[in-house]
Amino acid sequence: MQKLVVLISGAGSNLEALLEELDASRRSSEPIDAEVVAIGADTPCDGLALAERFGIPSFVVRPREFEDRAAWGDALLERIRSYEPDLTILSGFMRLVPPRVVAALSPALLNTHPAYLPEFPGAHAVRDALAAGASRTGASLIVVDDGVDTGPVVARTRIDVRADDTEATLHARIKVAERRLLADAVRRIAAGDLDLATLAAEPADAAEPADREPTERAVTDHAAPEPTPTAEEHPTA
Ligand SMILES: Nc1nc2c(c(=O)[nH]1)N[C@@H](CN(C=O)c1ccc(C(=O)N[C@@H](CCC(=O)O)C(=O)O)cc1)CN2
Ligand SMILES: NCC(=O)N[C@@H]1O[C@H](COP(=O)([O-])[O-])[C@@H](O)[C@H]1O
Repeated sequence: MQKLVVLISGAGSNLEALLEELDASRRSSEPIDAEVVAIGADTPCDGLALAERFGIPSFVVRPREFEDRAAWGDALLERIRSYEPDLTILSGFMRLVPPRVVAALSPALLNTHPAYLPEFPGAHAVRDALAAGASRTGASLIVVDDGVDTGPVVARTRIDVRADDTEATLHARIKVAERRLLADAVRRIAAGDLDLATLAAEPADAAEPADREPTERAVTDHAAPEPTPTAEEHPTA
C-alpha cells in the first residue's frame, strides 16, 4: 500500500477528488493500492476539513513561525517524514519548498500545476495564460526540483481556452484534468508501472513522447464539463 502525504494551501478540491477516487477504487474491481496517511498545510485552510471528514491526521507548519525558509522547510520535512510516506504530493501547495526538502523527498515529490509546463510556471498560471491571450493551456504533473515548476514532467494534457473564459471557469476545467492526471499517476506508481526515479533520471532534452489518447475519466467531475484534452504522457520503464 503506497502511503501518500498531500500538502495543500487552500480549498483542497483536487485532494478531495483524489480521496474520493481512492475510496471509490477500493469498492471496485481495480483498487488503487494507495492511501492518504496525512494532510499538511502551510496555513490554516478550508481543505483541512477533509482531514476530519476522511479521518486522516493533519498538520500545519506556518512559514511565519520560523526565522527563514530553510528552517520552515526542515520543520515541514520532519512532519512529513513522521508519516513515512512513499510519495508526497503538492496539491495547491503555494509555497516553494527549500532544497533540503527536495533533496530528501524527490523524486517521490510531485506537484500538480494548472498549465502545460513549461508554459506559465509559478503561482498564477491560469491568470497568466489568460493575460497572454493563449488559445490553449493545460494541466501538468511534475516531479518537484529546486526550480519553480521546472521539474521532469510526469504527465500533462492540453486544455482549450474559450473566448468567454474567466479565470474561474478556465481553472475549473483545468482542475478536472489535473485530478485525472493525478489519479492516473498514483494508480500507475502504486502498481509499479511508473518509476519516478527512472523518469527523473531521463535527460531534460529526452524526446517528447507521442501524444496518447487520454484515459477514461479517472475521477469525479467536481466542476465544469470534461475538457477536450489531447493527453501526452511520459511513458516510463
Ligand atoms: N521547490 C519547489 N517547490 C514548489 C514547486 C516547485 O516546482 N519547486 N511548485 C510549487 C507549486 N507552484 C506552482 O505549481 C508554486 C506555488 C507558489 C509559488 C510562489 O511563488 N510562492 C511564494 C508565495 C506566494 C504567496 O504567498 O502567495 C513563495 O513561496 O514565496 C510558485 C509556484 C510548490 N512548491
Ligand atoms: N502553482 C501552484 C498552483 O497554482 N496550484 C494549483 O492550485 C489549485 C489548488 O486547487 P485546490 O486547492 O482546490 O485543490 C490547483 O489547480 C493547483 O494546480
